[in-house]
Amino acid sequence: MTDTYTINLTRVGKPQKGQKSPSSARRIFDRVRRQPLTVAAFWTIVFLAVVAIFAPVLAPYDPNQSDYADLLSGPTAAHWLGTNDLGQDELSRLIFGTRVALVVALGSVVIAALLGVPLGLLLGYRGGWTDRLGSRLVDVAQALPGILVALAVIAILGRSLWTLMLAIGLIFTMGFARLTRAVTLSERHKLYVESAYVAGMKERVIIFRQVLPNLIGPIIIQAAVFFGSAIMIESGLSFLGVGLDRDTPTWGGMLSGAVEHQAQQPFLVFPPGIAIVITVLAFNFFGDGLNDAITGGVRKSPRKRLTTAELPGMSNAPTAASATLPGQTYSMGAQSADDAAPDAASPFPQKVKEIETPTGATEVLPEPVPGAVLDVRGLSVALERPEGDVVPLVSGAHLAIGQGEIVGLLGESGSGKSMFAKAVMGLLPPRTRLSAGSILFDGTQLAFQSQTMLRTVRGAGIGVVFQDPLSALSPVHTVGKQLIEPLREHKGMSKPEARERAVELLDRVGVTNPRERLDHYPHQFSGGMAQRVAIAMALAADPKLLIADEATSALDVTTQAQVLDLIMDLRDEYGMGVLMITHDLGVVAETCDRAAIMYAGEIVEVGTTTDLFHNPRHPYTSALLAANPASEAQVDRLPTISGRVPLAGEWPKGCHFANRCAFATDACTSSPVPLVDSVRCVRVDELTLEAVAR
Ligand SMILES: Nc1ncnc2c1ncn2[C@@H]1O[C@H](COP(=O)(O)OP(=O)(O)OP(=O)(O)O)[C@@H](O)[C@H]1O
Repeated sequence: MTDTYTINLTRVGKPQKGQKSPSSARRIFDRVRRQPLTVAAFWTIVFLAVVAIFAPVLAPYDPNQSDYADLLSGPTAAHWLGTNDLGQDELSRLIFGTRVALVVALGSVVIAALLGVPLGLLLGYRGGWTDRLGSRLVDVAQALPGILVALAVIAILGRSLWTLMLAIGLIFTMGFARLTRAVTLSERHKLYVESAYVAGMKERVIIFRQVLPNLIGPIIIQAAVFFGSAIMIESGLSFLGVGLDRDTPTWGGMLSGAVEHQAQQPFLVFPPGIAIVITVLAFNFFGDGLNDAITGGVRKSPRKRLTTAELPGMSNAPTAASATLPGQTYSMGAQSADDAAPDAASPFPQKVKEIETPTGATEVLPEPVPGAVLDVRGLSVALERPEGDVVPLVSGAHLAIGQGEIVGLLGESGSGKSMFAKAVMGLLPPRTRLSAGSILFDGTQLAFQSQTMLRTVRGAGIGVVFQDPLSALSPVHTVGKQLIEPLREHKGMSKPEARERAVELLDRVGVTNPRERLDHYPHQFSGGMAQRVAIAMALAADPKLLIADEATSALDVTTQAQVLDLIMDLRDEYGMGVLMITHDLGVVAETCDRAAIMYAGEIVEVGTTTDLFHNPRHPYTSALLAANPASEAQVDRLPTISGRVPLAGEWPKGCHFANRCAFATDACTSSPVPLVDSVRCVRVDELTLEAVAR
């Protein structure tokens, strides 16, 4: 269909999220009020609606009543807008025509939205081949001339109000589908969708209850624009004589009659012509104004982290690395393990004791850890590049977390920490996949399982807290709704029970006035409070494992310390294992029992926090500690680690850290280095590495 309509998606993308929140609605209302054209358009639409509703009262005559003594008259005292060739009152027909125009436009836009929005949601959310195939079909349908589609529908189904609405609705369906798909594509990358995924919500629930409410803004704007276009198309079809029959007063029909008798009564073209122009302009101006008002708002960005609080053995500054690291971004892979792992379809069989990692190191697999909440062995993640080559992002990582244990995963940006966590959660982004490994969660194998199975396990046993709580919570739902839904889904609680439990959870995480706060939206919480809410959500499932992914990086020092304290308290109370992903040595020092140091896709050292801080064995661990400005070592100039983490696909053949390591020899670069006795360094026994931070 050739009719194309554009809305500024990039600008619409963010602010429409606040649509339902009272303050955002107020902001939008204030902006609309400052646009005189939009206000005028709004009142015109209100006027048209009033005319349509009260047509029988307002019209001076029955629109089909003929006065054969007064044919084709111009404006007179009896007929203010004259009469047509049958002596029918033009004003009355114009008034009733308003009703037909609005009803047909409303019906067709509703039909188009009902068909197009779910289609766009499905394509945008599913992605992959569903999207590719579906989008091509949508493009083909959109390329068909709309008026021909409408004529074909009318020819097949006959002329009636419903047929007309369906015919026009089909023209706009693909417009809605394209818009919804585009916005969904960007929405599905948001953390609140990922949080819902981890909370184990069903795809249908996420699409319609989480994603859809965030699309309401652009859909309303699009509907307003389509409304005007629908009126124009309806008038066009009636003008051509293929719309409604002549007994039904329509503006297009009036225009058609007026053109026929233009020579006798030229005035007749003006009333329907002006009505069409004014109505179409009103809807277009209103849609544009609404778009501008909504897109004028900017969502609050996550707060910049300040410095770390005073931590054991450290002063109050953050690590050099963490101070400059960007916030993490996530995207959600819609692929299931079935389509994600074509060449490595299962975890290691029990009898396998040794593996070859993607980097070529022959590695002895650690024995499964009995009673561990999470036991990851030989986990590898690969990226399939568009050019067709496959590069490893994580290579042969082993990590176990016991009940009630907090284990840090520490490393510079790009080292693979998030990929590791996403692989555990089964949420790898598109084009990345688990290529090898075993992920035992509470004794259940998660590697290479279907998304359905993963959803059940995740929702019931794994909680996740992300860096930016305001992105991790849906902006259009109250926190109560977001807490209550997983409780009902996973715990089978009734609504009142779930509400009570939600109050308890908010109370437990330190949200004051929890009962009232249930009805508040995320933006009404401060960063620290929102993170507490996110923790409460993670706790809703009574998780055995909590993944805290940079959970305190966006918070100020005091709040950071409070949230860390809360996590530690909850660990004690719930006995859950915690995977604490961080750049921050201070966070590890304060909270973690053990930590794994990650570098360029590999875990290079694992140990107790005390051992790592006091007796680092890998040169990278040592260098990280030395580069920590919070270290107590009195130096004039802070040592830095020169160079940068090699990008995926550019890892050196031997030790990944060799080109930045002060101790590297030929032995380090000649062949891949396996993890032996918890350290990945060929010279570990020779080197006596000093702990810089104590
Ligand atoms: N969606 C993605 N698609 C492809 N490659 C990715 C994607 N996300 C990350 N990578 C790559 O995977 C590697 C590991 O990234 P990852 O995000 O896991 O690092 P990280 O240690 O968590 O870093 P940060 O602390 O900055 O989040 C990097 O080389 C990165 O470029």
